Amino acid sequence: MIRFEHVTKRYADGTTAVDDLSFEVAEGELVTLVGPSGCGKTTTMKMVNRLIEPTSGRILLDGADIASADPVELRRRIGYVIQQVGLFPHRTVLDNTATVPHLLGRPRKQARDRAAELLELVGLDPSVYGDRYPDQLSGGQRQRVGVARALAADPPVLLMDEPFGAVDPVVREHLQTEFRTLQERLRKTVLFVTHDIEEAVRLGDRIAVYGQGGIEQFDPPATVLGAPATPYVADFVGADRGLKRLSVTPVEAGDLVQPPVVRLGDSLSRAEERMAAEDARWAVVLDAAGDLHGWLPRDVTDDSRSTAGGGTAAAAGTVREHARRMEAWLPVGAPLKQAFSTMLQHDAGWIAVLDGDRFLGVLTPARLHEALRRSIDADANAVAREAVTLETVPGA
Ligand SMILES: Nc1ncnc2c1ncn2[C@@H]1O[C@H](COP(=O)(O)OP(=O)(O)OP(=O)(O)O)[C@@H](O)[C@H]1O
Repeated sequence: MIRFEHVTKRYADGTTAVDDLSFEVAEGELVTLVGPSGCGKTTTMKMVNRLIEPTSGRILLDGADIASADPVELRRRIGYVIQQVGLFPHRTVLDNTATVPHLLGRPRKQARDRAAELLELVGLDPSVYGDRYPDQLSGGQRQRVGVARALAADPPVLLMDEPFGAVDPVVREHLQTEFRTLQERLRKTVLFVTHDIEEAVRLGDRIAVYGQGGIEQFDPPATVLGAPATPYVADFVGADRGLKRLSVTPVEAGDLVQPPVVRLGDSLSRAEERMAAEDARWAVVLDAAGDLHGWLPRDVTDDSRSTAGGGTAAAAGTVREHARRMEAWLPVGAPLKQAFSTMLQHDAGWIAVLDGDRFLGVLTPARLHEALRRSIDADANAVAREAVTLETVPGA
């Protein structure tokens, strides 16, 4: 969709901002460009909508060289979101969002209807915010208007230059999550510039890690974190990259353990048989609808035996009377980080994993650790030996 072929940009003062850059972004893919200040990310991005012209090389959009495209027509196909959103201060939020469709010749009413839809899409109720002016919004809300406005002409391509850079970390994480969800629906082709590796990891289908003037590694987040291609990348992604990996490694069905499963309405003696048969110390309890209710410890069934019978009597009552509540669950495919955080939040030694409504099994801390190891090992096997050695030698 977007293809850079040996692109170099040298500014008039001799600064080489981008040096012989070649890479490709697939249709519907979100690529984050990450790297320290001054490494050429913004220059790369602005060459795509021809705010900056390359010194040499070619950039193709859908197979056509953009150098021969009319810049105005080109920019119509490319949404652009920047940190300083650049909203018109004397126009309402709705008018700001409707500007582009209106400029494209849509009747005013239609442009405003479309703008209202887009505000809704980015989480701003148009009946509440539509008539406000930009200075009556929070920083996060202004950024949302910026995203809505960039989407207004329904461009297939979005360029985003530190769009969430000016808001506080909590709002920022919120915007990132929302944008990711939005992108899953819209499937735009996105180039997203950031200097924040966390943001790059959270959002990118692939990450381009910039060194000076060029890309040092271009891979999915899990690979960049698990197998940095060079010592520079290892250093840039940080010593805690194992922790960052939790965000990009999904819980899989194979990671789960299978404790016995009993229903609220089952008799305790039946529950005991199940646990005894599998030599388990506890069972997962589901309600009649198959939803997670909690768990049943084995010792409850021990306690409820009639001692008069010399320990041979069956446990009395039903699971319902003895089950303990535990409602921590996750959808399969959720990142390990979410699993870990759910465990902490519920102070739980395990959490249930569901596929839709179906109970799949439980994740324990030991299995979470194994899942993390599995993904690191998979990447370590894939990386060149030399890179691993360099990366693990202190001071290398
Ligand atoms: N108009 C210009 N004239 C000369 N040099 C420039 C110009 N614009 C950018 N540069 C230089 O080109 C290099 C790359 O700049 P660029 O803005 O692309 O980097 P960046 O990675 O986006 O940085 P930041 O994260 O700080 O925005 C820098 O050394 C910068 O000083």
